Amino acid sequence: MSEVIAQRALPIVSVEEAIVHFPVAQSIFEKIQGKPRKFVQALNGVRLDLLPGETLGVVGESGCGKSTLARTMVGLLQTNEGKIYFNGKDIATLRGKARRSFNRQVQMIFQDPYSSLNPRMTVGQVLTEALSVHNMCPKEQIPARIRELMTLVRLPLDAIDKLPHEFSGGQRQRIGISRALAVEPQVLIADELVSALDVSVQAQVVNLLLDLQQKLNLTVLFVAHDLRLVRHISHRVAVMYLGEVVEVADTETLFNTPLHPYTQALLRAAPSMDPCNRGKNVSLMGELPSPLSPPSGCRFHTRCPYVTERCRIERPVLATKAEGQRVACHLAPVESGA
Ligand SMILES: Nc1ncnc2c1ncn2[C@@H]1O[C@H](COP(=O)(O)OP(=O)(O)OP(=O)(O)O)[C@@H](O)[C@H]1O
Repeated sequence: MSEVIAQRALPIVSVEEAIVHFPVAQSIFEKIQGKPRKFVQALNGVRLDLLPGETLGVVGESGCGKSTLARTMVGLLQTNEGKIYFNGKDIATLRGKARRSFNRQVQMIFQDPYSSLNPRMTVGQVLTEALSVHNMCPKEQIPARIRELMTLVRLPLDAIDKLPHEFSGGQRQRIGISRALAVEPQVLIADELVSALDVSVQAQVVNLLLDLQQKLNLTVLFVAHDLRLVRHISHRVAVMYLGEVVEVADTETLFNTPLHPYTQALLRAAPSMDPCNRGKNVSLMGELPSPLSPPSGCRFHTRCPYVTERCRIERPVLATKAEGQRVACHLAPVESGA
């Protein structure tokens, strides 16, 4: 995909200032004492576009809101504030046929397909159900379409009559992908698709996704911890910190000239990204603050080596700092080697 085309294209999914808060369970004593309910601020005004035909990687430390963003984009979670647009339409307003169409066109693939596959249904039955629910093809064409899907995800045809427990983790992930593809989606949301798999199998599944993305012109949101995989598969990458997108850029720009101090630290903390840096595992300064009471101003200011008074008070907005690179930092551009 040409980066230039992608930059000009209208987004297929647009996240506009999405805020998602989860209420924290209260103890009986807290209730009796009338203590105010606390909320985990999982997404705090996220703005992000998913462009047609691109793979957008999403990275960040555990708990920064990646899965919440993925689940919100697919409509499994509702925003407290802000909107999610699919092809220009606010998904919260979609009803009836329009909602079903959105549900079909934006598919999620889960980390653990086993838990989302009925253990008593064969692969053929799982795919028949997916094809029938959305009336994807006439009944008599279903067997041929199932064989086509098996070939597409590189599973042997005898897999059709087998049950989920008869497959390895990588094969089950392929079944999950085939089920998502059965309904001919425009968008795939892959949340930690391969993190539970062995490294050798991870590469196979990621390469399959890469091939499918190109062959079917899919738009993919790829949420992962592994920066090497994200770099391998993504056209652009968004970096999240404590419920906010702090930097988004074309993949090579982000990995070669990261501008946000958090992105810089995240990349340095992954020694295998840079052969010269191997073994020097530079960890991020300090602890990740609690999402129950995140820092004021820039949420990264408590761990940032360049912090100023302004950072403690004023929240930086995600602004264009270089071509194809948006950064939420008062001080950016900061030298990437700094
Ligand atoms: N259903 C929920 N109820 C309460 N809090 C939640 C819920 N889901 C997520 N959270 C909290 O929201 C914050 C963001 O979680 P999320 O799972 O989106 O992060 P993540 O970046 O995907 O983490 P990980 O990489 O570990 O999966 C975390 O503090 C998490 O504990």
